[in-house]
Amino acid sequence: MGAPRIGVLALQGDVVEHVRALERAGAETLEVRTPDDLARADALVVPGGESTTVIRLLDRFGLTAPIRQRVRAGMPFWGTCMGLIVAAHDVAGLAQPTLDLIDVTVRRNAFGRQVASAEVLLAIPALGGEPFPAVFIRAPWIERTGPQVEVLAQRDGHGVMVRQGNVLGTSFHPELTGDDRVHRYFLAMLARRAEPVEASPG
Ligand SMILES: NC(=O)CC[C@H](N)C(=O)O
Repeated sequence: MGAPRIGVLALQGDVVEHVRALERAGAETLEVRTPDDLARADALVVPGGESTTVIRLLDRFGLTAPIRQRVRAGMPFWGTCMGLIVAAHDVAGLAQPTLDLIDVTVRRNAFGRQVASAEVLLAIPALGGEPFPAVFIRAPWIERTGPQVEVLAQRDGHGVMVRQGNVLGTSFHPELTGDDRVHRYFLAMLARRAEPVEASPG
């Protein structure tokens, strides 16, 4: 079996930064624009960007159904900021369509608009003792989590890093710092998948 190849959705957003961080963390990468690209990927990262635009593009490029299918069958998925919004069950106060891959409700631009973007030192016990320099850019927070969802980090009392089995979401942008610990955490999720995984309900 060759090294796993991490697909990075490359329709819009900060794609290159994720590709670089994943490669620094030792992964092979692949830019995903078509269902054929997706078929060659062992995992998918959806970067930061603009969620309303990307949801429309996913439909236009025929990626909505195949992504849902692969992720529901266990393919590791990680959404950062816009990627988390796209993966959420729903968006608070908006009738915005989503892929519904993780049982959370997100609130868009919850920490304030562009001027309120910030770098915050976050405690993320799953990554070890050292705080993580988290970059928030018009970031969502997590307003509701379902019973299967694990909250891995919070900011101001709101979830900003969550995981449900094979699906990881961060409100912030680990690809914009030199700290690759979240990328490594995601790669470890893949490594563990080589073992038999428990069937997920639903
Ligand atoms: N940095 C980001 O990805 C911003 C997300 C953007 N505010 C959205 O709602 O889509």
